[in-house]
Amino acid sequence: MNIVKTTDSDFEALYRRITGRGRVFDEELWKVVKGIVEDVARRGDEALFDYTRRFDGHILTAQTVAVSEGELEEAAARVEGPDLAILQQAAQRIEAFHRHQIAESWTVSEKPGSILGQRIIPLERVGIYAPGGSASYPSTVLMAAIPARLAGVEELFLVNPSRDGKISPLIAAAAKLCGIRRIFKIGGAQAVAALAYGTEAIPRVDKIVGPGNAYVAAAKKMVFGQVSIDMIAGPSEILVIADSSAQPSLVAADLLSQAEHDEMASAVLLTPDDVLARAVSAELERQLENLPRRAIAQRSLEAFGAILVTENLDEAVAVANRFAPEHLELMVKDPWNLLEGIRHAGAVFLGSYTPEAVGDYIAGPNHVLPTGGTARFSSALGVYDFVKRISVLSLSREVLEEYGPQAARFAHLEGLDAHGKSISLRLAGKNP
Ligand SMILES: NC(=O)c1ccc[n+]([C@@H]2O[C@H](COP(=O)([O-])OP(=O)(O)OC[C@H]3O[C@@H](n4cnc5c(N)ncnc54)[C@H](O)[C@@H]3O)[C@@H](O)[C@H]2O)c1
Ligand SMILES: N[C@H](CO)Cc1c[nH]c[nH+]1
Ligand SMILES: [Zn+2]
Repeated sequence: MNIVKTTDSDFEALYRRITGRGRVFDEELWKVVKGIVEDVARRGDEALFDYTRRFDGHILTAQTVAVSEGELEEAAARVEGPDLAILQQAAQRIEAFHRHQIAESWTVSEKPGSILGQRIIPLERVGIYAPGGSASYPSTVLMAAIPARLAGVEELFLVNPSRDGKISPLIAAAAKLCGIRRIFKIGGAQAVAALAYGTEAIPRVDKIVGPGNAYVAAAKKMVFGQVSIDMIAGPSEILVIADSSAQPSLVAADLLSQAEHDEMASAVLLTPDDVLARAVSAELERQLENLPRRAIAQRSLEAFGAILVTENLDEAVAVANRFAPEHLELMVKDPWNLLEGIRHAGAVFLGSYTPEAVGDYIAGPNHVLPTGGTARFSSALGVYDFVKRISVLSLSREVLEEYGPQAARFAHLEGLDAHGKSISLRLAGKNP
């Protein structure tokens, strides 16, 4: 892979190419996705099944689009005991972590006669997108459904594209573990549109969560407003900050672990050590040779990979914050010290024994994370994404006597006299 110094004249162009990828804002992609979304909104199942035939290569009908109880049981039963145990362990760890995120409703009484508060209410109907184009993601089913259940969501729907019209055994087992019984064999922008607008076969939901490729990410952005979405969780990214204490083979392995997701994935190394930079570049070539998904990883590295040599670690942190990567690994002597300077990242992995991949599956924190620089303002999927908040106000006459005149005057200043009257009539003891 090319090694570029951050002081080189081509650094800014490379930075723009990597951060501008994802094609969520690409005009061509937007046009394609808009066409699909509008067509599904208009023609419902008919359009949904047309696009499924075109992009996923199988034929669906109103009778076969949903996974039946029998299909679910039969597929899940094909998962071997030890593999099921791994899903269960992952589920336990994910649940233990996310329990800390549960927020309680609260009220506060600042003075007698005043009660103010906030009620935390679970969303009613949520659609989970578990990707399934070039790889299958049962881990995503756990990452999305477990916090949703902890939040109290009752109606959970799962969409997952299938190549041959059959649900994958691991997806079925993960769904069963989370108590999801309504699963649809659809994916891509058409699945997002179906969940957003509802079709004859697919229920309309209140929120769509979960990651996907550029088509899925663009469709979620497009339907936002019709439904809520969690974030833009598009093609995976990793950025590693490493110093001379890091082992080149481990740095390369971690970069490849995300590059293999998608040709649109991005893997970047930042290091002040140009000896390490060269060693990692050689390791990438060597390790690529033996990867089953070599073609994908190689294309991703060529298009959106980089080894960047910085002046020092402080500059590496500053550049990492500009990237705002989905995953940030700190493979340096004192990672906790570096963490202090990190403002923008979906998740941070400290030290040589915390490979990103352990977080993808089993450590506990969520692997559904913001991409494309959106970690500047978005966070990991969590229990908080599955609730909304309702404000609660209750005042006595005495408290209204104290606040009312100021509120009525404020209303007058805004030129909204009916507002003021609704207050003053109460204070005058008259009914409006
Ligand atoms: N950010 C995160 O939290 C996170 C987590 C897990 C996975 N991911 C990412 O999810 C993605 C999964 O991608 P995937 O492709 O394997 O599965 P996917 O389910 O996201 O996409 C597959 C669907 O894409 C649609 N599609 C493919 N080519 C198309 C075309 N030319 N026109 C219109 N639609 C088309 C098809 O409908 C297909 O069903 C990867 O990019 C991976 O990096 C991200
Ligand atoms: N790294 C992905 C998030 O970008 C999550 C994942 C699931 N399975 C493997 N990886
Ligand atoms: Zn991964």
